[in-house]
Amino acid sequence: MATAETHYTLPLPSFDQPVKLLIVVAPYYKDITDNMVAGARVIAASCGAEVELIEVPGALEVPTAIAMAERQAKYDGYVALGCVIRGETTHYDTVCNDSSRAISLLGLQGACIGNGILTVENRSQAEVRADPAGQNKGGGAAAAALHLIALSRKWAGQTTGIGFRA
Ligand SMILES: Nc1c(NC[C@H](O)[C@H](O)[C@H](O)CO)[nH]c(=O)[nH]c1=O
Ligand SMILES: CC(=O)[C@@H](O)COP(=O)(O)O
Repeated sequence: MATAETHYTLPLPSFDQPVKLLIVVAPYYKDITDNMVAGARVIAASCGAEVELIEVPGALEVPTAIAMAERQAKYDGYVALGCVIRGETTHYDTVCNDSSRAISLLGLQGACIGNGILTVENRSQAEVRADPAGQNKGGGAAAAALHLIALSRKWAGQTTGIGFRA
């Protein structure tokens, strides 16, 4: 049985320049992803980040939407949210592996992305991970994006305020 505690222990970064986050969510299981969006919004707000949200059909479309948004050069970072629950065929593996691989590749190309796409065996596993009062994976994905934005600015010579040791 999964425990409800979250695993995010890094102090959230603070910013002295505005931050604009885009949440890209695949509401394939909308009740699950709504909880993750809520968790992500709380974390974003705690760092003073402005948030926009777009929806795509499924997890496979999330990285494509992020790549399209990155070409707009409007956002500092992205929160990828979704829920993939194993079905009867191997399609689960394709959806999980291809969405996560594409997101990782976008990150290696410089996009600041927190990946909150759940890949689970059943709905109850998803529920505890999506719950903001549980494992809060949506909040964790937002925190990850914010940390990468802060790191990017730190190394680009912009100050980010406290939250990072020299
Ligand atoms: N089975 C799940 C999917 N499948 C749909 C794909 O993500 C994609 O939208 C489709 O193959 C068309 O390209 N998506 C989820 O987000 N979650 C699932 O459990
Ligand atoms: C996890 C999925 O990809 C979802 O579409 C379930 O598909 P299936 O039951 O056909 O494996």
